[in-house]
Amino acid sequence: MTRRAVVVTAVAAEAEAVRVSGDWHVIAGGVGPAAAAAAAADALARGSYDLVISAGIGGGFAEVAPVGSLVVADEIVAADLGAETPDGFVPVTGLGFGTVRHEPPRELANAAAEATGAVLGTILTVSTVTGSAARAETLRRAHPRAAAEAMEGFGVAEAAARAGVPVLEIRAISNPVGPRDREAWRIKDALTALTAAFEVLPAALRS
Ligand SMILES: O=C(O)c1cccc(C(=O)CC[C@H]2O[C@@H](n3cnc4c(=O)[nH]cnc43)[C@H](O)[C@@H]2O)c1
Repeated sequence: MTRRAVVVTAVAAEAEAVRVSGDWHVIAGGVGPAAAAAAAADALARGSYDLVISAGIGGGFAEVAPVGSLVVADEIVAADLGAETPDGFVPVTGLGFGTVRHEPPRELANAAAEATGAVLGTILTVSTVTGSAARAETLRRAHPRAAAEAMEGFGVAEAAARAGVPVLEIRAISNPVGPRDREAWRIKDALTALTAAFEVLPAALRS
């Protein structure tokens, strides 16, 4: 049976790219984790779903996920939710609060990655796009399994967890994580890759 899924993208161009099968409800919820959480929570309160997917373009850690490739998250991590201290960054969990990590169901993440040819790995959620080699290296050290970064996954995952609905995140890589270089963006190619993924996902994720 086809899953009843809601797909949360950030912007309309991403929503158009994933609205290919007609099987799933697609919303463009806005950029950043707060907008994404609000949009996902709203959708989950209004409809009956058994899967939430955060989808869109993202930055790739080049050794693992080059521009044009796809990444499916086996963990969704809030990379900058915490406190800066003299000894470095401390995640909110180290301060005694909340969570910084959500884990999609393994069988769904595996099936999505296999069907789309995606790399399976950690997708970081950041509120500030990485723009330097130093920041990229800091993230690599803190998250050795990081394959990609984007700005919405953790927000969608928080809403999904609160509603008791499984979550997936899939990113098509539009740019490398690292020094800012707008010439290096390949947004059209990434949107094309996203469409190809969503042509096969509904069948691959049937329950
Ligand atoms: O101005 C810049 O240097 C810059 C570089 C990359 C992305 C942006 C955006 O404003 C796009 C944010 C939007 O797209 C997703 N996205 C795409 N690439 C990345 C990235 O490398 N790091 C984080 N997010 C990225 C993100 O999910 C937003 O929806 C600006």
